Amino acid sequence: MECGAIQINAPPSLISLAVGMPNPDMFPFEEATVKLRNGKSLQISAKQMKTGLQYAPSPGVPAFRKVLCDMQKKIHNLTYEPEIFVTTGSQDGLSKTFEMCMNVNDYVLMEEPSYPGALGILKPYHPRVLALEGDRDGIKPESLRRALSLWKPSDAQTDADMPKILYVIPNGGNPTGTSLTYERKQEIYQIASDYDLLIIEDDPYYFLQFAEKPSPSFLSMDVDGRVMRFDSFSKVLSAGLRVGFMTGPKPLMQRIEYHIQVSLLHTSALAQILILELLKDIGHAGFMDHVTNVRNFYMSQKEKMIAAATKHLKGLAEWNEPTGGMFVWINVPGVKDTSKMISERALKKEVLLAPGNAFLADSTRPSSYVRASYSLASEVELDKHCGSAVKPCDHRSITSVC
Ligand SMILES: Cc1ncc(COP(=O)(O)O)c(CNc2cc3ccccc3n(O)c2=O)c1O
Repeated sequence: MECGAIQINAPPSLISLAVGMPNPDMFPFEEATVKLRNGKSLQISAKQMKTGLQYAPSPGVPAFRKVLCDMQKKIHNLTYEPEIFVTTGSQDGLSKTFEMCMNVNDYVLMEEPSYPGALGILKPYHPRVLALEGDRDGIKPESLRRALSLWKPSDAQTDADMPKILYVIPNGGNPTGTSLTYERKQEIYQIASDYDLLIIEDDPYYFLQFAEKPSPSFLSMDVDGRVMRFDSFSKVLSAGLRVGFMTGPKPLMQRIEYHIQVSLLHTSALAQILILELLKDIGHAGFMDHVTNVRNFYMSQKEKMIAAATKHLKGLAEWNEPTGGMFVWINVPGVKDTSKMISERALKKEVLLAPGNAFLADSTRPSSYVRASYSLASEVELDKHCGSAVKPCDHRSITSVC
């Protein structure tokens, strides 16, 4: 089937009396012109506006899915036509996928610390989280092997009570800022294949990898149909448009489609049309140029953040230099619970950080870490505030801060 081609066998002359769609001629919005930062303008024609304002197929606006399909094939070197659904941010696709896979008390393999948005989806299932260790190069494959050593690979072919899901943020990890090396991805993929795991590749920071050459994705190496990949336009085009897309094996995607049909019907068609018109206007090369500019911006922000941390926090705190994304994960040794330090000190100094316990599977546990995001602050603000949240208020030792 042609990439993204949607099988509609109806003749164009068909008059449908079947669907409960409103008449778009009654909508007050007719056309739109959107001014772009590059000085050009995007024209949303009356025809496109009607499409954007009308109900759309649950998997997404067909023309948009076609563009996403071509993009995915180019970026991830796919030799097949991937099944792609548009989602309302990658958060939407993640929640539907976890809801599809999880039973109460299921095991979940994931790095700890991890993204609170994923931990929040899992919470109602009371998951048995097998927390995986990571370092600046991401999850350690030996940690995954150790977690799975309670079972034999052959157990996966029985209905043994064992892990089915591996949740991974491969690039610019949230909150760690670390990225999996290609070698580790290959090793982890092989372990997932041995134990028949589904890999949930949550990759909203794919375009924010600081390495010269992006590391190939799990999707690009998937020969078993065991990768569900979640992409997002939130970090490169708009977070508020709420447009992401998921790529995965047809049998699983079919169930996700049912879920979309009975939950939100489809992601905003107008948001899809806006991004579609932009991608048609700038083309794939233009989009890649744009995401390179975005990546360079965050890399420059990272450098300012690390310079400020080195200047103010050396000896007081520890961190890995991020290899992607927009976060740095800072350990404040001797401070048992940073949530108190943040609420009692940082706020007084007008700086807000995310407490480390928010990124733990059990957030009631204290953490000596904080997550700092360097996406919004200027160089002056980073320098001004970097130390104020962590430095002791007077000559007392750091441990007396909280
Ligand atoms: C690993 C990972 N996976 C998925 C998502 C969701 O992306 P989307 O649905 O495509 O926009 C994210 C977004 N992360 C955050 C979002 C956010 C929004 C408001 C306020 C704070 C937020 N903080 O702190 C976040 O980390 C993420 O980091």
